[in-house]
Amino acid sequence: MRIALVGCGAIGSEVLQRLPQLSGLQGLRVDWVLARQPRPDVVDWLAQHVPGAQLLQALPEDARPDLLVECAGHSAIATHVLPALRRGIPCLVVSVGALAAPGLVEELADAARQGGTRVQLLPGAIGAIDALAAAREGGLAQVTYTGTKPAAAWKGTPAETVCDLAALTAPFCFFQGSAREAAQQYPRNANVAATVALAGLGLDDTEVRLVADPQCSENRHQIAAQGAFGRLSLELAGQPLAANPKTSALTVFSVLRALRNAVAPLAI
Ligand SMILES: NC(=O)C1=CN([C@@H]2O[C@H](COP(=O)(O)OP(=O)(O)OC[C@H]3O[C@@H](n4cnc5c(N)ncnc54)[C@H](O)[C@@H]3O)[C@@H](O)[C@H]2O)C=CC1
Ligand SMILES: O=C([O-])CC(=O)C(=O)O
Repeated sequence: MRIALVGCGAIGSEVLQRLPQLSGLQGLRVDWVLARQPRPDVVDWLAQHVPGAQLLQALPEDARPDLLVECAGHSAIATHVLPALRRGIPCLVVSVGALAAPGLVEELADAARQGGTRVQLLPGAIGAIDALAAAREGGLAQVTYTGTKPAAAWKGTPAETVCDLAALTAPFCFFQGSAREAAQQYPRNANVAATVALAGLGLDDTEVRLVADPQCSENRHQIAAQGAFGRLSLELAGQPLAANPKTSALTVFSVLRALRNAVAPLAI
């Protein structure tokens, strides 16, 4: 299986580093890494760690990867995922929050249909997406998601206009609204909100709270759902990645799991 990886930041580089742990599942290899104006240190790092991969800004016309894995950012859906789907290349997506842009869900589905392929939205930093999506089949009454991160993880986001992050002494909820608003306003911090919404009650009917906590050192995700199936309550405390404290390590493992499932004789 020949893979094109989009994005070589905190998630992409960690996936590349850990990929050899899947190599028992023969033939899984990254042949293309697509990055925006890669820094010289990224070029050197790739030459050292993944010598067989071509580092490019776009997939060449004649390239035929078996799978494209997006772990770059919201803009990569338009620049890489949609064109790949239209060419018939199946895609895995971690920047699920991008789907909060009006019309993008339909555009992705149309592109996949046109290429006769599929796009899979990965759970990333969150769990229980399988249970939520199954519960939706029976009818959901309410789904709420609360995302709590260390205050510093909200630097450079609109949270800074609501509170002084450095001065917080207790957890502070700076956002309350729909999953669509959360994902659009916090593109690097609220992909999980969109994932929970797309699996459950939808982007406009999923209630989201975003919290900055000066005392916590983990990325905490809480889901509360109820419906015909019963009740679900999940709390997940994810370790942030050293290279990007906005991102939980589980996101990397979610990509690795999807790659394993793509080639393993038994998928779970
Ligand atoms: N679903 C989930 O649970 C999560 C999803 N994410 C998503 O994953 C993305 C990447 O996260 P990190 O690796 O931590 O971020 P990062 O900032 O460390 O790395 C992103 C890399 O992708 C590159 N990039 C951005 N847009 C690109 C494009 N259009 N084409 C090619 N390269 C592009 C950047 O230059 C950077 O090198 C986040 O922006 C977020 O959208 C992040 C955490 C959790
Ligand atoms: O990695 C996380 O904990 C979640 C995250 O950033 C997101 O939802 O975008």
